[in-house]
Amino acid sequence: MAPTLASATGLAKAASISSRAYVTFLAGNGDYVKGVVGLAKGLRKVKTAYPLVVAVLPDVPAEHRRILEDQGCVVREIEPVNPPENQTQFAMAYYVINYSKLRIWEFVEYSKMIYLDGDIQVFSNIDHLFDLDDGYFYAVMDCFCEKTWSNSPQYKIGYCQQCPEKVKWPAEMGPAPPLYFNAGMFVFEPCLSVYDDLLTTLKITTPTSFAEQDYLNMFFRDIYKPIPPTYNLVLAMLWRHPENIDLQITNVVHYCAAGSKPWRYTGKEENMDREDIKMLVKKWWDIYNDESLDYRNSSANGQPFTAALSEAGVVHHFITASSAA
Ligand SMILES: O=c1ccn([C@@H]2O[C@H](COP(=O)(O)OP(=O)(O)O)[C@@H](O)[C@H]2O)c(=O)[nH]1
Ligand SMILES: OC[C@H]1O[C@H](O[C@@H]2[C@@H](O)[C@H](O)[C@@H](O)[C@H](O)[C@@H]2O)[C@H](O)[C@@H](O)[C@H]1O
Ligand SMILES: [Mn+2]
Repeated sequence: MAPTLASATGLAKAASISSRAYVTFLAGNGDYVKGVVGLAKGLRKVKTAYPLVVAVLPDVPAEHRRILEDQGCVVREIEPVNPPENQTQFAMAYYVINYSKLRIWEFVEYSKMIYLDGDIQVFSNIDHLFDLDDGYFYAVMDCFCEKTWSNSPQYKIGYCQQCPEKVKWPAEMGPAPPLYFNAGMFVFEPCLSVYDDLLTTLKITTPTSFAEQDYLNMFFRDIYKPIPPTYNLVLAMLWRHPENIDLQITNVVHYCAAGSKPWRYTGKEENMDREDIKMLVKKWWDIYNDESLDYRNSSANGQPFTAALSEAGVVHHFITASSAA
């Protein structure tokens, strides 16, 4: 029977809705896979309508890929992206692998994606961010006060964009730096021409301390739109700029402060004995250990991240890599 107009409209709408997904990045055979499992379960807990794609480097073992597929993730292998030969001292030596994140611009079967680091947890539904206007790059502003920034001119003069009035940017140093985002979470549109431009421009760009984060800030500077810190709580904000943070309305937590990765947490590093940090680490573990959130137990009976989308009677199924095989 030919679909009625309503169901055809529903199909079109569901089709456009279905070309949205969350995406994260996994490298190596270490314990970051726990971060991604936690993220997958957290997204399921908040009942997102969209799947989680995991871009994995070739060094991610088959066992870890199976664990992620068993959690309903769509696992996509990507090739590494290396910056040009350089003498750069990255803020963290391992940051060099983070350039591989750039491969996600190639995922053009999706019209809009939200990238989340594997050390992020989503504690309330943020699907509405997919409805932000196209044509911009949305992310949360970072903070320059941690010693990871000690080589930067901002840090040396005590300037931070989170409190630009506290230590003003001196006129003799030229214009204040443009707004700078944390690249652990952003809303973007995959696009092959942008992807080609990203990789071509990278070849002639000297790497700097924060690797792909610096590069993305330079590349998307003209279309970057800040979104509130409730969408990516960079943990250092809790002790650096508590006046800018309200944990009660925080949707997304980014465990990027030194010693804060929940799956490695010991509480021994600076600031890690704070009550709010202990609470946030416990919240992460509560989700990670909650078997009712496992894909195999999810009430969505086989839907990786969503109860079937029923739109005008249209039920839209997301095909995971395993079921597509
Ligand atoms: O060994 C690693 C290091 C990093 N990552 C991925 O790269 C992201 C960025 O690294 P990280 O979050 O450690 O940087 P931070 O936000 O702490 O600066 C991680 O969240 C992971 O998704 C990974 O999978 N394996
Ligand atoms: O490869 C560079 C990384 O740079 C960023 O992490 C930093 C940044 O947030 C600093 O402001 C903090 O001081 C620091 O702790 C933290 O590690 C991104 O979170 C990560 O995804 C990735 O892009
Ligand atoms: Mn991170």
